[in-house]
Amino acid sequence: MEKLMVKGGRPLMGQVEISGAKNSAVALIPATLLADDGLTVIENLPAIQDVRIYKEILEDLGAKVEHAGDEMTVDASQLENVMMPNGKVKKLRASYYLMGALLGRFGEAVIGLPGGCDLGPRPIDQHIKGFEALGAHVAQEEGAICLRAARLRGARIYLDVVSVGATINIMLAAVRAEGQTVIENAAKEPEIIDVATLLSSMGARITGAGTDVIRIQGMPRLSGCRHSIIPDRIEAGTYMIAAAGTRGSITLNQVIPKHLEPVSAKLREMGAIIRESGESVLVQGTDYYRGVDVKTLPYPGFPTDLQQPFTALLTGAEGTSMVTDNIYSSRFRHVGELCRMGADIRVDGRTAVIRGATPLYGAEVKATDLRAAASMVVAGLMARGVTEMAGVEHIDRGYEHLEEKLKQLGAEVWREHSYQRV
Ligand SMILES: CC(=O)N[C@H]1[C@@H](OP(=O)(O)OP(=O)(O)OC[C@H]2O[C@@H](n3ccc(=O)[nH]c3=O)[C@H](O)[C@@H]2O)O[C@H](CO)[C@@H](O)[C@@H]1O
Ligand SMILES: C=C(OP(=O)(O)O)C(=O)O
Repeated sequence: MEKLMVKGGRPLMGQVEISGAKNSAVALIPATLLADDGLTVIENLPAIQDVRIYKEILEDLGAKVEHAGDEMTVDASQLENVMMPNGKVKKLRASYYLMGALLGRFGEAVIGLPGGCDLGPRPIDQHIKGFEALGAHVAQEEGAICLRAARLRGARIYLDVVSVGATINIMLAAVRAEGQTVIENAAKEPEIIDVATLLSSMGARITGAGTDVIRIQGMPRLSGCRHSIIPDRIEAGTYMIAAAGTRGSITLNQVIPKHLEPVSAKLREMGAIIRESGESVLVQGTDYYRGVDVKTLPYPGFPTDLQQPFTALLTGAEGTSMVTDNIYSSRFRHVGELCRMGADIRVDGRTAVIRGATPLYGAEVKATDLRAAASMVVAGLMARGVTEMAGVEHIDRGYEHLEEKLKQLGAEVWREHSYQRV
């Protein structure tokens, strides 16, 4: 078993380059399947497991893929509509985008229900509602979603819940539907704009991405293009939180400061110093933090994906902090592990109540999802002693070169393999 070891107590200092966004990458890669001709080149791809799995899925579908460094080139001209009820699609959440992309390209698809972080119920009813409105017949058979449409026709679709995945998935199918599709109550995350930008470069006509009404004019054909992925605001936010937690001072490069505002605002409210300049953000920790309340909301609210690392940071703040996750009902599996490290946190429904400041100390912990792992890394960096974290594979799904980046900032982190007796 592999473990991530974190020796805490050192302030993070220096500069860190932020990678391309995971949640954009895993939507842009399946979007390349919509190009009937030409090559689609995606730049600034993060080196993460979700991207590697997606590359394999594309190859299984008959696309020609070259992946070198942070660039992927996809030739989807010879694509085949392979059924994927099981296997790799179960390894990541974003495999649900194959439904929209293949429905758009072929008018039919069979895709297994997605995997991804276990955060409580994660239904896809809004995706299905959207596909049905576009004219698809959708059935669930033995854990797979079967979609078929004789013709896809543009429609007006009102999302009952603001969903990143449903908004993007409907866009993917709608770019190949006849006529206009209007998505109302659409999600506004920057990753949605990124996908709309790629699709527009491929020849689609999309307006309103980034607002809650998106209009898509379907096109009979789309072609390859070149696109560079936006910076990962969640990776950036994690380093900001870690810098504040260790009372360090770091500059994040290659970021869009506007995307980081929800976390910058909360860090400032606690007492940290944040300075923005062009594509960089400086985060400077201070000696005293006051507790704050955090409520996760769809963008531009505080992102649920930073709730877990932020909870770790709040153990170092004076007074009582309340962290409410309005997106996922049970995204608190990190809390028990933080308590092992000395935190005083009680979970009451959707809210974690954190009493601080409590000193943290290194312990053996286990991550059960990606951002739970990030919260334990933050806690480990803040703690006295060595933290041994199992569940490293979760980190690898979403953080490019985490140890290298942290080491460059002066942290002591390394991996260890232990062999279990049988
Ligand atoms: C690959 C990817 O981009 N993952 C992100 C995406 O996940 P994902 O796309 O799965 O999240 P959604 O935005 O769809 O989910 C938001 C909320 O809507 C609910 N819902 C969603 C769809 C649906 O059909 N029915 C429904 O009820 C979900 O259970 C959740 O409570 O956005 C989440 C919210 O910002 C992030 O935490 C994930 O990192
Ligand atoms: C929840 C997340 O990922 P996914 O939706 O891919 O499981 C995340 O990135 O925090």
